[in-house]
Amino acid sequence: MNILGAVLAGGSATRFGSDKALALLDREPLIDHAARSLAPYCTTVVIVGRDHGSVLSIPDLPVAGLGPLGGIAGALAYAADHGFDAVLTTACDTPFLPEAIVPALRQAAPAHAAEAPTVGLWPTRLATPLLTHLLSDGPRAIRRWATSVGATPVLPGITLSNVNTPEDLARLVRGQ
Ligand SMILES: Nc1nc2c(ncn2[C@@H]2O[C@H](COP(=O)(O)OP(=O)(O)OP(=O)(O)O)[C@@H](O)[C@H]2O)c(=O)[nH]1
Repeated sequence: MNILGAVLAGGSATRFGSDKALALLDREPLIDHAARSLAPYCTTVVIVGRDHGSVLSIPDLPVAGLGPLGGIAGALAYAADHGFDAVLTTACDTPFLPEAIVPALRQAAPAHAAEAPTVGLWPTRLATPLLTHLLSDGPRAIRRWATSVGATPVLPGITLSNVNTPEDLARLVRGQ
């Protein structure tokens, strides 16, 4: 399967208080950890919703600032235009993926991590005008859209390393 990896990175990090995508864990920005976590499963990895060095960046759809689903819509449109079968998404504040998650997503696709819908495997056929149209009314929750397209929440109870606050990052640094 030709999979596009997409790191959703257009958030404002209000709770973190500074640019959390660039916050360091083991001397490396969180966004680089996230991109690396996708790489083994993907032909290409892109960043959605911001520029990041030499990594290919693509825009949200239909416009920036509509939340993570706008990033998924942008990634799906790019995947459709470039012949990918599916998009594997994660968040720039999720530096690692548990080993079991991608096999579970592949088996159930369309599917997302039950605990974090930003981590999902979305077949390219979901790149419909309907999604863009839905978003043209403003931000929409990923979970509601995921349910409407028949996505399966996988591995309930598996916690993802999600950084929302400086305290979350401090816990990860301590290895907790
Ligand atoms: N591409 C894209 N990604 C987004 C957008 N909004 C949030 N994200 C990403 O989605 C993931 C989860 O975002 P949240 O933690 O809910 O939001 P946040 O803006 O990063 O942080 P808060 O302001 O504290 O809620 C993060 O990786 C964000 O960068 C958006 O509008 N576009």
